[in-house]
Amino acid sequence: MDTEADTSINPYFSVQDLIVGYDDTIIVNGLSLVLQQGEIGCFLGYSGCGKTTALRAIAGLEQSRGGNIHLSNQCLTDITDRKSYAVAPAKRGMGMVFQDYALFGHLSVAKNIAFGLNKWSAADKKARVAEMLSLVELTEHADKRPNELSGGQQQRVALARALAPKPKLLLLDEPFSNLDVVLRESLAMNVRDILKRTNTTAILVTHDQNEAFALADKVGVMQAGKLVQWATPSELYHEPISPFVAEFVGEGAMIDGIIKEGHVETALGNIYRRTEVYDESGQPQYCEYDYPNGTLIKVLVRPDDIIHDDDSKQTALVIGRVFRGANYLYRLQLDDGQTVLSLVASHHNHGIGTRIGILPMLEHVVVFDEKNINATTWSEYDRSEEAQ
Ligand SMILES: Nc1ncnc2c1ncn2[C@@H]1O[C@H](COP(=O)(O)OP(=O)(O)OP(=O)(O)O)[C@@H](O)[C@H]1O
Repeated sequence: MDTEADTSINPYFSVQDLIVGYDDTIIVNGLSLVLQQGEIGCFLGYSGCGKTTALRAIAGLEQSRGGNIHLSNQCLTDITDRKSYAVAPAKRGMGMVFQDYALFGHLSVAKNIAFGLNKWSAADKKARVAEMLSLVELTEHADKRPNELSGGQQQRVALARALAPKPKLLLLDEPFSNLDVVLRESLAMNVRDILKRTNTTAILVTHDQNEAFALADKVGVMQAGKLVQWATPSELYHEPISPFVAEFVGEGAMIDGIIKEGHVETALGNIYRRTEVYDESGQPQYCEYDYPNGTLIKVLVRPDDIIHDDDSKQTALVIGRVFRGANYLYRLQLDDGQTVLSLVASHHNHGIGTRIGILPMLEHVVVFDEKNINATTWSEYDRSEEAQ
C-alpha cells in the first residue's frame, strides 16, 4: 500500500473519486477533496445530498464502491475494479462528534473525556483529561454528569472526548444543530479556535451556511452526491462557479443581461469585464467577455453590490424590507420589474412603496451564460494569465 508517500507532494488528507451507494442507488458520486494538516473542511448542502454518507465513508462506517482515501501518508481506502482495500474504522485514527453529543450519561464529564484513553498510563490520562477540560473551559464541571450541563457545554465535552486521543482527523456531523441559533454561531467560533490551537484537521457536515463560514477554511457545496465547488468561504461567496452555488451561498438576486460588443447590458447598467491588471495611474484594465453578441446572461448581484445613495439619479421601488439591527435588507424593484436586494444602514428608514436612490457597484459581479451555465468571475482573467 501507499505508505511511503512524500508529504511535500501529497496533501495531509485526500479523497479521490469517492463513490458510495445503498442498494441500487449511488449517493456519493465521485467526490474529491484535499486538506492540509490543521485545515478545517466542510460539506454544505441541502438535506439528503449525501453529506453524512460521505462523512461515514471517510470514517469507514460505510463501504465505498470506488475511489481512494489517504490520511497522513496512509492509504485508508482504495477501491478499483481490480482491488478492494479498506482499513477498519477503529484503525483509521479518526474522532467523531455527533449532533446528539452521544455522551455516556452515567459517567462524569472527566470520565467521558477519558473514555478513549484506555491504553494511556494513569498519569498521562489524568494530565490529558485536565488539558482537555481546560481547553474546552469546563474544568470546574469535571465531576458533573452530562445531564447537569447545558447543550453547548455537553457539545464541548463531546469535542474534548473526541480530541483527547489526538485523532489524525476529526469528523463533526451537524454538531450544533440541537442548539439554539445564537449559541450555534458563538460555539462554532469557539470550536474553530480550539481546533486551530490544537492544529486539528477536521471535516464538518452542516446545512447551515453561517456555521460553515464561521468554522471552515474550505467549504464544499454538495449537490446530488457531488462536491460542485470546494473553495474558501470568500471564494464561494464572491466567485461561485454555478447559479446553484451562487443561490445556495449567501443572499442575492440573479438579473438578466445580454452581451453587446464584449460587455453585458442589464437594467442596472452596463457591466465591463474587469481584470486585475492596472495601468500606470492605478486604473483597472478591462477586457471583453468571451461570448458572442446577443448571448443571454444571468448576473449575480449581492446585497452589498447595491449601495443606497440619496443623490443618485437611478432609483428603485422599495417592495420589502427586513430589519437586521445594524442594517435593513431592502428588496427593491427596478424599472423593468426585476428585483434586487440591498443592505442599507438601518438609520436610513425608507418605507415600502417609496423610491430610493441606488448606486450599483458592478465591478466584481459574476456573470453566468444562460445556456452552458458557466461562470465568468471578475478575477478569472487574471488567473488564466497566471496559469500560462
Ligand atoms: N442506510 C441507508 N440505506 C439506504 N439509504 C440511505 C441510508 N442512509 C442514507 N440513505 C439515503 O441517502 C441519501 C443521502 O443521505 P445523507 O444522510 O447522506 O444525506 P445528508 O446530506 O447528510 O442529509 P441530512 O442533512 O438530512 O442529514 C438520502 O436519500 C437517504 O435517504
